[in-house]
Amino acid sequence: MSRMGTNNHNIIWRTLSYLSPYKKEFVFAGLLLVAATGIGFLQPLVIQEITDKGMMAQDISVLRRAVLALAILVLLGQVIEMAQTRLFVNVHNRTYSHIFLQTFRKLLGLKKSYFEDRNNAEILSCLQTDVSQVASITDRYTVMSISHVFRIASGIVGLLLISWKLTVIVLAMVPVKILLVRRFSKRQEKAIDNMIESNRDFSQWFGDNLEGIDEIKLWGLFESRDRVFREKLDGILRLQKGNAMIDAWNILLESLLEWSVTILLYLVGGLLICSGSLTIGAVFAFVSYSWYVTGPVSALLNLKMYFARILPSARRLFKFLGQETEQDGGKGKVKTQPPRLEFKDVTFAYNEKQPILKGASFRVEPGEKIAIIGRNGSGKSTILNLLLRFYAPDSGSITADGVPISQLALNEYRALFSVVSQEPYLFLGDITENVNLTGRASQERLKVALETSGMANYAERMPEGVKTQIGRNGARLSGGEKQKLAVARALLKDAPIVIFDEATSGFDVESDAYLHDVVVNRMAGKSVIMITHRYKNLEGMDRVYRLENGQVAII
Ligand SMILES: Nc1ncnc2c1ncn2[C@@H]1O[C@H](COP(=O)(O)OP(=O)(O)OP(=O)(O)O)[C@@H](O)[C@H]1O
Repeated sequence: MSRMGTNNHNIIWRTLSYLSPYKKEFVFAGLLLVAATGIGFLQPLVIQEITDKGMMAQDISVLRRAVLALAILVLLGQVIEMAQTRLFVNVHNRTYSHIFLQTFRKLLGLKKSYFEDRNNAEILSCLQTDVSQVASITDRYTVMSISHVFRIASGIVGLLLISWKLTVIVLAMVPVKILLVRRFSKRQEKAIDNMIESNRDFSQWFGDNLEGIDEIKLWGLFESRDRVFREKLDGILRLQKGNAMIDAWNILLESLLEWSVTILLYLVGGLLICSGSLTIGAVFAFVSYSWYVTGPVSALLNLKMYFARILPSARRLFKFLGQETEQDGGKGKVKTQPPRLEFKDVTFAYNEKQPILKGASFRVEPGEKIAIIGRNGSGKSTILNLLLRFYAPDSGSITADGVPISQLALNEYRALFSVVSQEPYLFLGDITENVNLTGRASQERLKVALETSGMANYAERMPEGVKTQIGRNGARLSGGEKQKLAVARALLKDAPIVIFDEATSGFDVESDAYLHDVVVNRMAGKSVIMITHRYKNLEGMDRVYRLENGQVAII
């Protein structure tokens, strides 16, 4: 078997493994199935009874009894149908939420680098498509295809009971259908693969436009964006059409095949009636049984088509689930809070061609306040990325109280830091919700944080004070207000190490001086790492480091 084939089988097995928690449900579904198959088996026999012994023999009492039996069978069949639908909707919903939760948890644990190449629209669109495609294996259609085996078996028994000659005609369709499915499923898998890739590309492009909506307006990019939109959409629609046509051809040929069988049956059946070998009722019952075989055989073989539709999404989803997550190295704990931090001979490059740190060494003693300065692009934020374990150094060591930080439990380690970045992310909601992120801080502490950061003064002037909705990523706040809010957030967290990464670049002169005073004089016992381009902010720092040519020097 080819490697591709083996891979596909692995993916199908892995997809099917999502069904394993529902053994009880499947046993119940199996019982319903047996009942439905029994009913299905009896119906043509009852119709044969109505036709031959009721209508043809003009026996009213047989007719009445048989019609009543048929009505009961139909009713029972519908009740079973309803029970099956309920069962499968439940199984489908549980599988869907299981896969989506698994994906969401994975997403939150992924490395920062994963998010650098993708935007939100693209991530959401891909995950939604893939999760719903993979969860569709629990659709009634797929699972019930198994029932077709029963139906086919009961159908064949019924056929053989009436005429083996006609049975051969019915079964002759199977190899033809196998050939058709083999041809179409390969094409369909390729078409779906192209389609999900185009959709991914489209979502990425679409999301990028929304992120850059101000630039589109300011630079008058409507026309060019409009043109690209039409091109991309045309491409997607073309692929959708191609895919729909593959489906349509499959259905058309399948229907032609089934009708050919039925027409042949009428012809040969008619001849057998004329020769007196079969009754009219028997031929009608035979035609009904033949539908038990032809339809389900098609449905069963179409499973290959069905998996061809799921495969590209399943492949992408499993690749996503296999992405590297952040390393949570261990259970180590720091001895002191704040711990002594030390970079020793650290080298690091985002890519091999451009080393950023080349043997950087520096330390932050517990309770010390240090500043790091350096030109744009010299690697200051990179140092923080390494310290916060968003990236790992290529060589050298970063330790907290002498323990390599990679050996500390990640959540506990990050809990040591309050970080205020230059462009903090603000969640949808009001000011309070954005400062009290965990929702667990008391009102008094919240008030102090808002006042100390200077945010309280600004919030007072807003329409609903601290309950004012700030919009998407703080769109209704000024740059300085956003940063103040982020400072309040960090103060409320009250972590032993506070990091300011050009955190006050948007502050006016008075606010900056005020916050600097808070940092220098009112953060006793806390370690502070400040990255700044403002020389005024270096006053009162215990030590100032300059980052140059990938190395750190004290100045
Ligand atoms: N995720 C990344 N992938 C690849 N290269 C990166 C990445 N982040 C930063 N860089 C590159 O690394 C270098 C250092 O970036 P860094 O953000 O650490 O500089 P910085 O000193 O903080 O600059 P600034 O003062 O402008 O904020 C830059 O040349 C930048 O292009």
